[in-house]
Amino acid sequence: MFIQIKDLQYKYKNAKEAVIKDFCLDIERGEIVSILGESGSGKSTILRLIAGLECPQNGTINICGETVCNRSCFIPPEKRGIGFVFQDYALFPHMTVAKNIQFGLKKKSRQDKRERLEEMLKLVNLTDFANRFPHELSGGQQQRVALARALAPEPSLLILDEPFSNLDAALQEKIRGELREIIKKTGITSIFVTHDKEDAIAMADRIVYIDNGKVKTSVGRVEKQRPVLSLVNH
Ligand SMILES: Nc1ncnc2c1ncn2[C@@H]1O[C@H](COP(=O)(O)OP(=O)(O)OP(=O)(O)O)[C@@H](O)[C@H]1O
Repeated sequence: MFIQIKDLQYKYKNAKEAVIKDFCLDIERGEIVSILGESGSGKSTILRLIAGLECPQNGTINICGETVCNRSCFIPPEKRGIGFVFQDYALFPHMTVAKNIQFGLKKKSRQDKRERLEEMLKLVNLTDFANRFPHELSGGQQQRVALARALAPEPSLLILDEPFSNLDAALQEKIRGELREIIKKTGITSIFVTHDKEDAIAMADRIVYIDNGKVKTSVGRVEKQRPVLSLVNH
C-alpha cells in the first residue's frame, strides 16, 4: 500500500474534543482518492496531518514505505515529498508562469530546470504562456500553472484542497476532466479534498466520505454506475 493511515487522532490545542478520531485510510500507488465531507467534517485537518503541518496525538502515517509520523517520529513537511494545489492556487503574482513552475527546482541545474519547465508546460498545455503573469491568465489556466508547479519537483504524492472552488460552474465541469487526465498521465498518487459530490465523482478513483472526523463510506469508481450519490449522501 502506498499510503497507510492508521488510527489517527487529532485535537486542536484550544478545542474541547478531537476533530479526527480513529481515522484509517489505505491508498494504492497511482490512485486518485477524494475525501468528501460536509463543512467542518475534518477534511482540511486530514490534509494538514498528511502534509505534516500538524502532528497527531495518536496514530501513524506511512507514505511510500516510510513512517512520516507516529508517537516517536515526525518528518517535517518539506521532507515528505508532497506537492500541493491550494484552493486559491497561491501563485506568486510577481513571477511569470515559468518562474512559478520553476520555484521548487532551486537546487537543479539551469539545464534541468529548463527541461523540467518545458515538460510541465507541455503536460498542462500552456507552452505558449511561459512569460505571462498570473493576472494575465484565466482561472482555469492559473489552476493548471498551480498543478504544474506542484508536479515540477516530482513529488511522490499530490494533494489538492478544493481546487475548483474558485471557478464558475461551466469551467469547473471542463477543468475536472482535464485535471483528472493530467494527473492520470503522470501516474502520481493523489488526495483531493472537496465538499462537492460532483467534483469527487468526476475526479476520483475512489471516494472516501468522512463525517465528524471519521471515515463513513468508501466507494470505488466502478460502483459509480450505481447511484453513488445515495451511498455518500449520509
Ligand atoms: N486551528 C483550529 N483550532 C481549533 N479548531 C479548529 C482549527 N481549525 C479547524 N478547527 C475545527 O476543526 C473542525 C474541522 O475543521 P476542518 O477545517 O478540518 O473542516 P473541513 O471539513 O475542511 O471544513 P471546510 O469544508 O469548511 O473547509 C471544525 O469544527 C473546525 O472548527
